[in-house]
Amino acid sequence: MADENLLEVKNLHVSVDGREVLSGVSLEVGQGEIHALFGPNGSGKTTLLNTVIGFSRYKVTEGAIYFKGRDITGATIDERARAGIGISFQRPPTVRGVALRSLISFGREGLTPEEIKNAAAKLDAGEFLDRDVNAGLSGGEMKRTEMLQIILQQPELVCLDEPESGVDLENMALIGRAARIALGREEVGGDSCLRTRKSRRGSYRAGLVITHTGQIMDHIYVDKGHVLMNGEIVCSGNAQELLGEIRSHGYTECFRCVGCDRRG
Ligand SMILES: Nc1ncnc2c1ncn2[C@@H]1O[C@H](COP(=O)(O)OP(=O)(O)OP(=O)(O)O)[C@@H](O)[C@H]1O
Repeated sequence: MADENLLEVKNLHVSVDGREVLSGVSLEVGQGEIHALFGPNGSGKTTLLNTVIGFSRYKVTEGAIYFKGRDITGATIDERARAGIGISFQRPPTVRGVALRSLISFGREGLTPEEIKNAAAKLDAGEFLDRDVNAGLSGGEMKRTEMLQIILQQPELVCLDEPESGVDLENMALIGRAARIALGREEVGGDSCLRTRKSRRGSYRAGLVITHTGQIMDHIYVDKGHVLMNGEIVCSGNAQELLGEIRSHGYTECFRCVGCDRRG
């Protein structure tokens, strides 16, 4: 694997409950790069992220996943989290009996109560810290607590599954800022460095982001996009151009995309 690749997915075939959902997906994410995943409902985007994260329900029947040059295909979800992979879920589960503050503290050694409080305040999520994880939260509130967890976990690869879903327009700015912080593009208490991406490259974390609407791309610069259809990547290229083509022509004609470097 080339040194610059943080994540390399090779010819990945994945079955869920006996059904093949991914059929030969290959993808490379370099250090500090952000990649977007597009695709119609049921095309396999969440399956790809959940397989990279390491949920045992997703069976890799062929192919391999490398992270920082190491084959992690057989690694457990805990091992992958410790290695530096984190996720913000599309529909995070409710965890009764576990306060958000405890879950966050468990996720990273050495976190101080002050750090947790400050980050929660930035995301307007302080009031949720002592409630059970996701219990009774609205869709947008859940997204804020998900982003809080990933900011404090500080993974090297940040996987975001539809960060904009269920988020109102005002809160989208908050989620966008949280995504920039999680991806190392902005400090918790500092200025955005969205426009100085090259000079800060060294501190950037990599991202794999599922988006239907592309709203999150108003807040983070995405280096590359991929279109998944029926469990395969059918097109890769400039994310903004791909999104434009999808909006204009729909997924079934996305091979016409001017930015596509596979078929274009
Ligand atoms: N546990 C499961 N058992 C059976 N089928 C599953 C399971 N999980 C996912 N699938 C199927 O795998 C396919 C891909 O699902 P996935 O959630 O990865 O799609 P997606 O591209 O993320 O869709 P969406 O945009 O709607 O979130 C779907 O047809 C889904 O029904």
